[in-house]
This record gives sequence, C-alpha cells and structure tokens, in this order.
Amino acid sequence: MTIARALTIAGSDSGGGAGIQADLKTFTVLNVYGMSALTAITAQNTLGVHGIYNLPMEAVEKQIDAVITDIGVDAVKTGMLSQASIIELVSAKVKQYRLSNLVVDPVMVAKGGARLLEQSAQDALITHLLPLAAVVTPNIPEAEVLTGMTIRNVKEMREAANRIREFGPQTVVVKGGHLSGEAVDVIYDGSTFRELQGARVDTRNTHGTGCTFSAAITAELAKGAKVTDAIAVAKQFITCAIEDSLELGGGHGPTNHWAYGKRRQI
Ligand SMILES: Nc1ncnc2c1ncn2[C@@H]1O[C@H](COP(=O)(O)OP(=O)(O)OP(=O)(O)O)[C@@H](O)[C@H]1O
Ligand SMILES: Cc1ncc(CO)c(N)n1
Repeated sequence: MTIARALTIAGSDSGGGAGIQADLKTFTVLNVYGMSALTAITAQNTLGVHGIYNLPMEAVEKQIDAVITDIGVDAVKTGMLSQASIIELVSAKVKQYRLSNLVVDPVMVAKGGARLLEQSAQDALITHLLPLAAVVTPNIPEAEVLTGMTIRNVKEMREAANRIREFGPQTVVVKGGHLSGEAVDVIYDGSTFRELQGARVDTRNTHGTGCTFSAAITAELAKGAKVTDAIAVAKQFITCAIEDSLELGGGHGPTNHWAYGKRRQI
C-alpha cells in the first residue's frame, strides 16, 4: 500500500482548532500521513491569542530537513510563518528539495486581530513564496493586503485573484468566508475562473476554517488529486466541519474535523 505523506510548516495553536493541530487532524481524516515543522508556538484558545513564541531558525530548518530526507513528502502546506526570515528559509527549502505540490495559506492575522505575520514580512511572502506555490488561499483581508484593493463582492474577488496570480502561483483561491451572503470561493488558474458555492452556516464556531480548508487541499494533492478536484473536496470538507462545528470554549469554537469522514460512512 502506498502511503500519501503531507507536511505542514506552520504555528501551533494550543487550543487545537487552527494551525498545526487543525492540519494534522485534517490529514488524518483524509487518510494522509501527516508531519509538521513548527515555526512558532501560540498560547491560544477560542477567545484569542495570548502569547506568540517564535522558534529559532535552526529549529525550523532541522525539522524540515529531518522529515524530508528520511520520510519524504508528497505535498506541503504553509500556514503561520511569522517572520520574513522564516519565509526565506521555507522558500529555499522548497527549491532545494524541488517540492512541487506546495499550498500556501498566507496567514496574516488571527480572527481576534492578533498578528501572525509581521507586517514587514508581507513583501517576502510575495517575492519569495508565492512564485513557488501550486495553490495560494488568501481570505478577503489577506487578498486586500496582497493587492491593495478593497474587496466587497465576487467581481472584486475575481479581480484580486487575477492580480495575485501575477505574483506567480499556479492557482489562486480567494476565500469568501469574510463576505456576507453565500460562502463563495473564487478560483483562478490563469485561464478559467470558477466559483465554489457553499451555503453560509450561521455559527460563531469558525476558528481555524482557513487552516482546515488549505490542509484538505494539501491532503488531496498528496494523494495525487488534480488541483480543481482537491479544492472541491476541501470545500466539502470545510462545509461539513462548519455545519457540525463544536461548542467548545467561550469564544469562536473550532470546526469539526471528524464531520466529513463520518458523513461519508453513512
Ligand atoms: N459561516 C460559514 N459558512 C460556510 N462556509 C464558511 C463560513 N465561513 C467560512 N466558510 C468557508 O470556509 C473556508 C475558509 O474561509 P475563511 O474566509 O473563513 O478563511 P480564513 O479567514 O482564512 O479562516 P481562519 O483565519 O479562521 O483560519 C472557505 O471555503 C469559506 O467559504
Ligand atoms: C497557529 C495559528 N495559525 C493560523 C491561525 C489562523 O486561523 C491561527 N489562529 N493560529
């Protein structure tokens, strides 16, 4: 049996709903062997981020080298990268190991407003990492930062996807979670625009939706899926996870990483 392998390079969320924890849960439910290289540790729960502790560059580099040189990877995702120096390191590793199935979730700010990427690192993301990405998955505020646009509707999401693609990623997914109305995501691969429609679920338990969505894309790519199919599965995965989200903690609760797998068994 071949075992699909995925690596997440991201921050730890002690609350378990976002970051590395969301990624590994998603990989597991999608039958992919998950590995992690931590960039930072956050003290975090459903109420917010209470502390951020960046790991030394050497620690990030050694984790990536250790898993790739021994176990190997079929797909990689990045989440919270925190600083320009880590973005440069990760970009160098992607080139060194010729990692082609790279999903970049350009995490910048947590839902409660805490910065997970230093402002000075935004340029590094555009210059070094986006050109290497097979898929990049900005939410609306991230797409606004990357383009300098204001995004209020699907037409402007398309325009943003077009501009972000000029930075070099093969496929751009602008996620519509932050707009009102339907939860529509816009996909652009340089030739065709697609829209993935999803009913908006009325819940405050949306902590880690973006991490989970990009992890599901990564897992499907690791198994050999085509990019459009991987994104379609990820949309189903996150919709199930939000519909059955978990009432935990006193703030924005986590999504339900089991939900997609359970429904497929029924
Ligand atoms: N209330 C909702 N109902 C249904 N789908 C949603 C809802 N909120 C977000 N989504 C979907 O979840 C996915 C993630 O989008 P979102 O814009 O929330 O990401 P994000 O802001 O990066 O998340 P986070 O920063 O919490 O990790 C997208 O497919 C989006 O359409
Ligand atoms: C560690 C971490 N990564 C990403 C996000 C974005 O949801 C978060 N809240 N925490």
